[in-house]
Amino acid sequence: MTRETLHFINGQFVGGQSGRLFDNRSPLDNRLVSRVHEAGRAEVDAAVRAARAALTGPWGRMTADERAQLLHAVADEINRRFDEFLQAEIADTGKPVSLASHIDIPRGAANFKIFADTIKGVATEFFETPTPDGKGAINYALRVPKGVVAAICPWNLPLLLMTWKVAPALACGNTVVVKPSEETPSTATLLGEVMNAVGIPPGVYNVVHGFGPDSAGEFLTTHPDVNAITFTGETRTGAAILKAAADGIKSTSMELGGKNAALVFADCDMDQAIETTTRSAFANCGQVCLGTERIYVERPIFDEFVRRLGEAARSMKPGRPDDPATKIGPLISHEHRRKVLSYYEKAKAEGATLVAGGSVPQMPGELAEGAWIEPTVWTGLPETSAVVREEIFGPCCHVRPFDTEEEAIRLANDTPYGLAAALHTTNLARAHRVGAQLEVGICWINAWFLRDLRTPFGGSKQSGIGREGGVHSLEFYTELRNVCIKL
Ligand SMILES: NC(=O)C1=CN([C@@H]2O[C@H](COP(=O)(O)OP(=O)(O)OC[C@H]3O[C@@H](n4cnc5c(N)ncnc54)[C@H](O)[C@@H]3O)[C@@H](O)[C@H]2O)C=CC1
Ligand SMILES: O=C(O)/C=C/C=C(\O)C(=O)O
Repeated sequence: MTRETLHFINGQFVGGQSGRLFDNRSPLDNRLVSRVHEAGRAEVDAAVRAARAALTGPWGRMTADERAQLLHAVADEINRRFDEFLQAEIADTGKPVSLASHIDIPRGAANFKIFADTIKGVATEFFETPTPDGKGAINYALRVPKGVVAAICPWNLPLLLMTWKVAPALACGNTVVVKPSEETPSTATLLGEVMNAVGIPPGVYNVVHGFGPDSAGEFLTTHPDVNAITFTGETRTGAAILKAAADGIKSTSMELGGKNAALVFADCDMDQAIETTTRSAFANCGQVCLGTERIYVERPIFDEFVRRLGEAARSMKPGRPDDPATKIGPLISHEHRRKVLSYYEKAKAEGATLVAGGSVPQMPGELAEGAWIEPTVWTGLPETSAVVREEIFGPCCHVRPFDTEEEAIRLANDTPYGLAAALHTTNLARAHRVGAQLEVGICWINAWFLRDLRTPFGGSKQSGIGREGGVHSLEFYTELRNVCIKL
């Protein structure tokens, strides 16, 4: 029998009043994973009401230490049910076990631990204030939760990016309503079971399923009783949500798209640069907002770099998630593959030199129905090409030579986006000098996706507003309330 994916509202798994369901299909072979209940205004309203009520229930009376203990229990329970989370994530996304078991699920648990620990160590500001009578006053600032937080989540790293929002929101004492991507509803729903098992009070964590416009996403972001919205996804969607938030004067945190550059200098460790760039361009089938889609290589090593990156791309074997030989999974959906392939067509039409890939691989048996695509490397396109300027979000990159450091910096910064960059050089002075001039939220030197969860994370320019991570998340998920006591 086909499984149904339900909403999780006020501690209970419930269907929708509208009776509308949509298909959740595996991108591996297009088989039906589950039928998902779509939330209308009534379910979103019920979820927001439950979240609002929970703020003044047992959850609202807990100390930060008590909340932290519960969040540690959530992390432990995710780890105990690791395989269920892994299978749910793989069913929705088709990503290789090697990837999901090293990144997606462990980070899902780690996100709860880091924010549980962060919240316990937060100091508050305090001022002694002179007054005319000489007795003075003291001022101190309390950090209070913002209230009901709406978390609008993407499909590329579903558990990882959802818990990156939920964990700090809960650590700070808020309640949440999560809207997972319509492509990946499973792990957010499974997390509801974990919340109940460890004793998170009903209404603190809620999940509603559906789409964006005229569906759960829009109903949630326009809901008058939502206090804050955290979003990860495409820049255009971020703009639509910002407009909705403006009407309700809601605070927002926006983690948006990127068109990230890698700069490879002739003095780099070539083996390391190839290994790292292969990951940054092709990991998760290129569906990482931090991924590299533009590579600039210093001219003396350009030919060797292109040849070796092409070999690496061709060696990325697609296949079943549990096959240890599998190096790359499918794209998230056929619709997304149509988008990525339209860029493959544009590159061809504009006369790019195809170094590797460029089309759809032949897959055996039922895998032929999946959203597979070849990792692709191009050279020879002008910087004005849509392929070089727009976020593709697929396993592809364009490589171009440069001659001077200044030119490399100019090329890297010539984009409306500003999320991440990677520099490859063994010259420490150059790494500092160039790294400081790149207009991005995060710059890796001889690395990529090396994450310390205490550091500020977010984008500049059209890649986002705000920073999350460690104490920076607390800035978004709490409000400062000043108390002034006349002595
Ligand atoms: N992390 C990132 O930077 C990501 C970027 N993308 C980019 O976005 C493109 C489109 O993928 P989508 O999943 O459609 O991304 P999206 O940005 O449209 O959707 C992300 C989330 O926002 C919701 N949403 C969409 N429109 C909304 C609205 N008006 N109000 C409230 N919620 C809304 C969606 O249902 C989903 O949960 C991809 O091809 C890729 O280029 C997609 C996912 C993640
Ligand atoms: O928080 C992280 O470590 C990863 C973030 C990745 C994204 O935000 C993304 O791919 O959208």
